[in-house]
Amino acid sequence: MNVPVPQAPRTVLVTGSARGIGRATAARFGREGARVVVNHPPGERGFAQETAELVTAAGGTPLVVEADVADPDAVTAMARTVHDTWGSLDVLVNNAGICPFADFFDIDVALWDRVQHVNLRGVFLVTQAFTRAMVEAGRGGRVLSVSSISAWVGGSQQVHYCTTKAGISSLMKSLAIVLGPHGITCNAVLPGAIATDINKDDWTDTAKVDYFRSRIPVGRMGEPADVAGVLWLLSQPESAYMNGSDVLVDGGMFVNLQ
Ligand SMILES: NC(=O)C1=CN([C@@H]2O[C@H](COP(=O)(O)OP(=O)(O)OC[C@H]3O[C@@H](n4cnc5c(N)ncnc54)[C@H](OP(=O)(O)O)[C@@H]3O)[C@@H](O)[C@H]2O)C=CC1
Ligand SMILES: C[C@H](O)[C@@H]1OC(=O)[C@H](O)[C@@H]1O
Repeated sequence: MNVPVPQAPRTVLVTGSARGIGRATAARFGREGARVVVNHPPGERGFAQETAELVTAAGGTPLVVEADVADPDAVTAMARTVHDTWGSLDVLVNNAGICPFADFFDIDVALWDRVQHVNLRGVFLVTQAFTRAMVEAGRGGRVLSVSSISAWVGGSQQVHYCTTKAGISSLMKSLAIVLGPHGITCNAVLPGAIATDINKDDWTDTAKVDYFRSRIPVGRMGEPADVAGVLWLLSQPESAYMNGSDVLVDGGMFVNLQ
């Protein structure tokens, strides 16, 4: 089936877009005049409002919607709000995620479950809630989920986190099969070391930061815009034949063994 070229303005949802990569991605889609749903968890409206202002300044139209992606009822309510306001999505960016660094033996069930529910169940819930309407609309579209280099490697304090990132990549491969016939492609983006709040505490370890930087051939840590740009590229009509792919965005960190 020929994937229809989305007609502007496109409608885009970026989960977890109050800060970091999600904020940069929301602003990047704003630059093309998109209608951008700025999602934030309960209690973060200030940061989300700042993102909305960036989307507007870039030329887009924001809609701020509070929802904990791990909460099925909140996700259902967010879908209702978005569909009532703008109809079905053209692009879904599953970005929301947490990485509370913890030693393996310090990870209790509550922490394991929270990381699984936000990072992996959240992608499942949001994708199911929004692609149902995308299929019915018949316009095709994009599902782009932010996995991680951590899907391919481990982390001594990321035992709970890495498994969710590998799960996201796997989820996109199965959904590529389910949704491909409807012109909706599903791909995972795998950032490396990107300077955001998720790393703020961890990167106080200057030796770790120096090690990371030494592994990155382009000689710098990543910025949120480095990921936002790739997410925008993967949303374009020219990416229509990418389906079920893992797209590494790490400056060469993963391949640099020696
Ligand atoms: N930075 C990096 O080095 C890398 C990041 N990633 C992934 O990129 C994605 C974005 O992370 P990044 O921008 O770095 O981190 P940030 O912590 O800066 O941003 C994450 C955003 O997700 C939001 N969020 C957290 N939990 C929920 C939830 N339950 N429901 C809705 N939103 C939520 C946060 O909200 P709040 O403002 O309330 O905290 C925050 O705005 C994550 O999936 C992460 O795993 C992958 C590889 C590398
Ligand atoms: C949070 C980590 O520092 C960051 O995020 C990832 O997914 C990679 O594991 C990076 O180390």
